[in-house]
Amino acid sequence: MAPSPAAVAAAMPPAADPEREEEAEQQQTKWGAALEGLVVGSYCHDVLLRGGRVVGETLGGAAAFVSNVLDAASPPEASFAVVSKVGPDFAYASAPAPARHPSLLCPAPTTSFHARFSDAVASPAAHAPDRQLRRVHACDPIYPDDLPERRFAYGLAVGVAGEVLPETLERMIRLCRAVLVDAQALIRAFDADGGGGGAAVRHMALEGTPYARLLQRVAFLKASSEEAPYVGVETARRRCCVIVTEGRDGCRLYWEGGEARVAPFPAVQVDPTGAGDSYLAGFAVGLLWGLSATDAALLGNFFGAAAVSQVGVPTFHPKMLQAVKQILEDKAIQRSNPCINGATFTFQRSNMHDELHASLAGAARLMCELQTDPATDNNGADICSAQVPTSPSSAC
Ligand SMILES: Nc1ncnc2c1ncn2[C@@H]1O[C@H](COP(=O)(O)OP(=O)(O)O)[C@@H](O)[C@H]1O
Ligand SMILES: O=P([O-])([O-])O[C@@H]1[C@@H](O)[C@H](O)[C@@H](O)[C@H](O)[C@@H]1O
Repeated sequence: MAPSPAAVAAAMPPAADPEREEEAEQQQTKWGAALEGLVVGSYCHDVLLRGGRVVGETLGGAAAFVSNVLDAASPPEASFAVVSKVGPDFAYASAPAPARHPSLLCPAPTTSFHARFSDAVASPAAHAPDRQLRRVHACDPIYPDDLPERRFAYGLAVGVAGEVLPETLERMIRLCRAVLVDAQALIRAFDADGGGGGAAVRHMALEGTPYARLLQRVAFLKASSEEAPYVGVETARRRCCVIVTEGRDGCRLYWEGGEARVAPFPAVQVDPTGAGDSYLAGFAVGLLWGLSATDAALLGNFFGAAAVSQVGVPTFHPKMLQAVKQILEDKAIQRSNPCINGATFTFQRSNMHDELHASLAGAARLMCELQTDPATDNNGADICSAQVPTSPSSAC
């Protein structure tokens, strides 16, 4: 895929800061060719409630969903390290993601959330708020000194409970060639207990936080449509590429001078938890395979759809993964010089965007079929909404 000159966007992250430019130059050689990533954010316990009743207890935390997708779909030469903190009560140390990428152990209890899903029939709006979150426990923050002392091709800042401190994000920016950030790591505030147990999660304006000044050194900032007003898309897009996810409507990308809408994939939703996290990891996977940002967003949409199809951290069927990897092998691209490890990103869709969507839609259909195959145990009803689940044949 040879993007037209018009399709090649400005250098990312912007090199307006001379100190940063010099630092980047010095470090260029140290990054080398290795495609190692750094995922920063803690695993947590998720309790899913509906109508006052517990309907699920699962491993959670963006780091768990992200690791799951990166492990499944990164190109073979790519690897990553996870910096996460949990307490002695952590219940999922032997689950696949934490077993492969263990956490730092703290005396404080593991971060935990209660997610309350409405008992009303689900809203017809694709991106209406679907849950009320309360943070019940918060483990220790992740400090700059907790990060490994080496360079990474890319970093993912994926906190859920305020654990990625501003100084930790700053250190990530210094260590990583390109940093991708989930807005939920930056704009969550936790209101003291007003009854109901734990602290209600609300959002604050990004501009008023200490993270705002770091945005121009971030490559991509992802926000859900609920979070987008707090991010301030028009201001933020002048500093980095902003991605807004829109639930079952897919997503939009905004960069300085352009924007794109990227179509979704069908899914039978059983639990929306982890869609945004899996989206961000899918997007990173797309960049690792050498896709432009708008094409990589297809991988984001694909893994977002895969996440909502199962309760908790999804298990991907090997046949589905094989199909996705085959598509990426066939279509992608300049792996010897992947965008994520270079100085620039291409934002616009390539001329094979629609073809890539069609191929991935085939893999999404396979996922739906496998999900409803009685031989697999993934054919559950939607535990988090009173909406009658769309039948696989009509959704997929
Ligand atoms: N019901 C769905 N059907 C298909 N894809 C979905 C669905 N819900 C989410 N996704 C995918 O996951 C992405 C992230 O979901 P979204 O709900 O916007 O994020 P969050 O989990 O942060 O609220 C969407 O952009 C979309 O690609
Ligand atoms: O659903 P999503 O927005 O992608 O991400 C979720 C977080 O918002 C939530 O705090 C956490 O408990 C979940 O495990 C998951 O990480």
